[in-house]
Amino acid sequence: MQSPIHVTSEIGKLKTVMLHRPGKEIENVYPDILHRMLVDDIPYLPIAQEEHDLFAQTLRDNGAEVLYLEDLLTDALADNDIKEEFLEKIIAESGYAAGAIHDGLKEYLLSFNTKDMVDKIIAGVRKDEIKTKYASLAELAEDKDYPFYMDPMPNAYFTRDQQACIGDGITINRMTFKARQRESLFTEYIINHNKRFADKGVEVWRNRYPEGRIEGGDELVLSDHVLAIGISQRTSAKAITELAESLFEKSNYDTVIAIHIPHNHAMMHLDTVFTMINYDQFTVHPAILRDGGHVDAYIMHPSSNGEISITHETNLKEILKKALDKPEIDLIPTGGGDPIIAPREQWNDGSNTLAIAPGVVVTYDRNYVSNDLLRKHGILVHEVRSSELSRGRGGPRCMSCPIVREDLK
Ligand SMILES: NC(=[NH2+])NCCC[C@H](N)C(=O)O
Repeated sequence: MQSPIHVTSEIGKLKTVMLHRPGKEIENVYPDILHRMLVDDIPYLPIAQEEHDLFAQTLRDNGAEVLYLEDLLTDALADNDIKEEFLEKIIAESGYAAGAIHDGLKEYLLSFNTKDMVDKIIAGVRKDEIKTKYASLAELAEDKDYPFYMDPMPNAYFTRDQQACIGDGITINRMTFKARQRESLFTEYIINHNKRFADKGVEVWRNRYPEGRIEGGDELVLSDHVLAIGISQRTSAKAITELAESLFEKSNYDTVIAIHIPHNHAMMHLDTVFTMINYDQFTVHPAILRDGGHVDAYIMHPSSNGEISITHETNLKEILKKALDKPEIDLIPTGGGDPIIAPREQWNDGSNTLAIAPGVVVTYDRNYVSNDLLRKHGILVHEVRSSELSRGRGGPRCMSCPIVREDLK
């Protein structure tokens, strides 16, 4: 059976992609919780939605089918038993496995139609929205001033991270911070219960339950047998090892290149500093390269005794040449490598380029130095508006989860 998921590169023509249109969750962010919510500012929702619609339209205009996470999840919950099971889990993962608050939340959420319920779960539930049957100690005394029973999920529009499609399968990710951990439960229900995916032979390379942390922003599909992955603030060596074991055992993948990057908020994922945009071209934030273009990379292969062999290599160009079998690699520095422009543009996702075909990319308009440089290197650049979307600290690659790409010729 042909899997409904097929992604064998970062650059093959984009055929199907999953997005989430930012909603009310954005308006449930206020200054005291910015840090907890992993954002640095509060986008102005109507403009963020407008910008997001233009982003989606750019993808459609270039031949991609755009699916929305919220619709896929709504369809996945069409059966009442599945919907109830999902509700139990999401309420438990929000901190209420049983008791008055759990019951109040469940009754409240069940009062919506399924689509509105999904939107509500993403938006968050404030304490003053529900009435509990009896007062619990938690309600009376815990976090009294905290306004939510269920936190908003303002990062849901970064659909890159909750999961990653690799080959004909997917990783459903155990995410690092509490602010995002519930998001991958959505993916689990979509894969198991949405008709497009359920019983269609989708391999789950790694699910969200083992301990090691991993996010899709770190998972870069370089080819039909090579995966690059960041060892980062969000992805641990443990998860990478487990994923490599699973891929080596069950898929065509025979090479995992784990690249160590700084562990900080500006560079939270590999795709904030390094993205593939053509057969032999990449954008790279100069801050991750030591003199002479060196990084710390660990190349993993299956070895004959069933173990994984690991070699440490540092020359990024040489690593990529070998992995992709190319005579040369063009590394295009974000912001032209200027000491101020590079970090400024990287901060607003100047390295976070989404390839929609080989040599064709979608980027934020605000990163005009990086965009001009891409054009000088022969790349076709579609710029999208970015005043509000960028405040969530993610760019076009973060905002999209490719489900199907054409194979490279
Ligand atoms: N793939 C990415 N770079 N995603 C960016 C996600 C940004 C989001 N605020 C977070 O911290 O999780």
